[in-house]
Amino acid sequence: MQVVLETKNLLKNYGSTEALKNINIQLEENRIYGLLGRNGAGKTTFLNLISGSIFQDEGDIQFYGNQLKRGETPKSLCYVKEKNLFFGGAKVIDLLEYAAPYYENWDWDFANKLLKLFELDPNKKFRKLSRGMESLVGITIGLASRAPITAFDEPVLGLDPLMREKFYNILVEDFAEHPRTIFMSTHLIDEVSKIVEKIYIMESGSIKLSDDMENIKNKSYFISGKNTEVESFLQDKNMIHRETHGSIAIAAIFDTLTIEEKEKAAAMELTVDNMPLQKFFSYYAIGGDGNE
Ligand SMILES: Nc1ncnc2c1ncn2[C@@H]1O[C@H](COP(=O)(O)OP(=O)(O)OP(=O)(O)O)[C@@H](O)[C@H]1O
Repeated sequence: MQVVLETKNLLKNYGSTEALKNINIQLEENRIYGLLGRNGAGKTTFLNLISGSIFQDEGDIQFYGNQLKRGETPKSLCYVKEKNLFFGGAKVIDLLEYAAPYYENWDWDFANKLLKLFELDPNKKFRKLSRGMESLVGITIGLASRAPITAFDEPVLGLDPLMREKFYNILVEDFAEHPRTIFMSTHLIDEVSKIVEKIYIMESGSIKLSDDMENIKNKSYFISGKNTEVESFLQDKNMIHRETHGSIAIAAIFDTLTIEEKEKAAAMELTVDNMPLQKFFSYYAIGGDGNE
């Protein structure tokens, strides 16, 4: 598989804030990636760097093996920012007309179809749009660009569940017909788990985990039962969360469980359940109570 984007030891400071510490990421062609992390983890900084919007203090960014130089905008990338404050007075259609010439594969038929599907009035002023509608304009540009690499920063911000579902469905359908690399920052791991093949989890400016979604699904378990039994069963397992309720314990693990181990758990009267991915993300990246 061809590597379309690679970063090597990327480092960015804002004064004394170490926004990115040593980021090594490799994106291959025609795959969909998720970038997860809590607020302030460094996701937007990373996306701003690869799009040439800001410049790194150290490290390299390469598109198709060619180094991105200072001040250069990568031609193969469409970057949809979380918020665009510069175009308040422009109409929706003006924004599309402004964006279109930048992208070789831009598809106007598809762009117009998306406006209809997302119920966006092309003549409405950007400043008069709701937060969700702003996101939909960004999504329309990102999808209609058909850029070889499309990076979305929190694309579904402000969208209701139905619109989010619509976006994911359209993305998957269009990706099947026009494969390309999609890189999407999000907080909603459960929602994207069906479409994203690989995820990166960022924490405090570093990549804490990079793994295929399938592996994560296959390694995320809840083990519950008698406190002493849970403790003995989990001795050599990677436990990421634990709660006790009287004599009962519930532990969350991120580790493989063989068939024999699952049988052993059953013999010890322990219950093994798959863990919802949002819980995994909360426990693994946040160390919280899974409510994010
Ligand atoms: N222009 C800036 N000046 C100073 N500090 C900044 C600037 N931009 C970001 N930071 C800091 O860099 C760190 C990373 O911020 P960044 O916006 O990249 O995080 P994020 O993961 O995108 O967060 P969120 O999910 O809230 O959008 C934070 O500590 C933030 O306060």
